[in-house]
Amino acid sequence: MGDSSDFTFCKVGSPVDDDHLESPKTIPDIKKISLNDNTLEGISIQKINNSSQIDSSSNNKFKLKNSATPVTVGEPGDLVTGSQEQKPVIKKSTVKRSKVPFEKGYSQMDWLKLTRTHPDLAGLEGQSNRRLISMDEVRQHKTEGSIWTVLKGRVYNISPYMKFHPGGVDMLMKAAGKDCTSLFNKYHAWVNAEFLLEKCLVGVLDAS
Ligand code: HEM
Repeated sequence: MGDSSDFTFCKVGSPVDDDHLESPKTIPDIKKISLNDNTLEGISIQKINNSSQIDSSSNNKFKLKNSATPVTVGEPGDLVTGSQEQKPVIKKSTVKRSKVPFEKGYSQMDWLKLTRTHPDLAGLEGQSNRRLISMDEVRQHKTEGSIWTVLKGRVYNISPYMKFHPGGVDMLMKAAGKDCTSLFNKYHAWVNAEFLLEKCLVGVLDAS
């Protein structure tokens, strides 16, 4: 444990006599602090009568005092406008996204547990998952038990994931026997499918 490379523990210097500790003079009185800037943690706040103040009295939400229409900050979807130069550019997504409530036992956590315990989710039966697979072969797998899709050049058997898919079975069925990369990116480019479907990998798409 004396190893200095162990970052779990850090030295805090030699022990001091606590009775002689004074609060450092450099720490300002917090009551005297006022916000002069028009930004709060990256969110711009419009100044009203040049005297905007932040009131945190109600439910830990911040409110602008002296504002005709109080604005709360800190909840998803809140938009607080800023000065002319700092107007945020908001692009509305044109994709209709709706999450399907999962059946008991089919949450993403349940899926992760299954990927760790099931011996052969891809249905490889001993075959290598580095095999080159043609699009023709992918097209032949679109029914129960063996539903294949191509995502970013990899071929997956998504059959076991069907009931776990947060977007629903019907949505995921659109990927059956096809290359679903563009659909996937349209709905949720941020989803880490390489990780989620790691154990469902059947092979690599033969692009030739
Ligand atoms: C093939 C691999 C796919 C995987 C691993 C996957 C995974 C996921 C995950 C993890 C979510 C939750 C995202 C979130 O909470 O932000 C989700 C949601 C969703 N997915 Fe997929 N997906 C796949 C393919 C697709 C395809 C091909 C479609 C469309 C045809 C689709 C449509 C949706 C929709 C509509 C949602 C609900 C979005 C929402 O409101 O959160 N997914 N998917």
